Amino acid sequence: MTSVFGLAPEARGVPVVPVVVIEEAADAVPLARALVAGGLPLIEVTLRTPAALDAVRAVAAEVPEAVVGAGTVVSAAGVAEAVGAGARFLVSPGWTDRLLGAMRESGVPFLPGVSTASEVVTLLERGVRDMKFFPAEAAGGVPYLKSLAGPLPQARFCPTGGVSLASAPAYLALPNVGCVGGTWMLPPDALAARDWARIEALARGAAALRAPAGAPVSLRER
Ligand SMILES: O=C(O)C(=O)C[C@H](O)[C@H](O)COP(=O)(O)O
Repeated sequence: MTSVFGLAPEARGVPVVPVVVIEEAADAVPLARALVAGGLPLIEVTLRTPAALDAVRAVAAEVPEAVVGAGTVVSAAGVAEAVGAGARFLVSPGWTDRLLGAMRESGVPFLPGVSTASEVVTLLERGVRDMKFFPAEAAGGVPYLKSLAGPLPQARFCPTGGVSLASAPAYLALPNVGCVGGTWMLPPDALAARDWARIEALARGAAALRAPAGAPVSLRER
């Protein structure tokens, strides 16, 4: 099965997935270029705004160095729209069997969101090992993931939700963490001011975080 954490020769390991909420599709390309220049080629554009699909399309077409994916994918229709726009991976805050089926059929790597041990066990039962842990800080943070690593070492997580530059290293040091996701390198005021230089600098700080203790995030080419 294609996996976000699956190793492949062409894969690019990164410790951090920036989570983008974009209001203006025209900002997507300069924003993606700033993130790539700062060392964050994986970019998750959340399907929360009317501009999101156009943003995915623009980055897919104009920023070949970026690997653009879609976040906040909560329906089968969202899966189809995201992949149609060029999303190369899919992330959801939670999952259902219907959504999981659509993500599987999409042919691109995906991270369904979980926040409890039972959800992890259920996904493992479905043959899925790579998951987003959401909302990471609110759902128990590092101690919770550390506790899951004992009984469920086969599950691999991308903790997202409330993660910061300060808290990311503790997550990345866990054996069951392959990356962290977050918005801290995209402050709303920097986005509003189109301050791409500041975003690039913040991305550079995120990219400099130590590689995860678990296998790094990587993406098979489609
Ligand atoms: O809905 C989704 O699919 C998401 O990806 C939600 C995001 O993970 C969080 O919104 C991250 O936001 P921060 O807490 O600011 O880091």
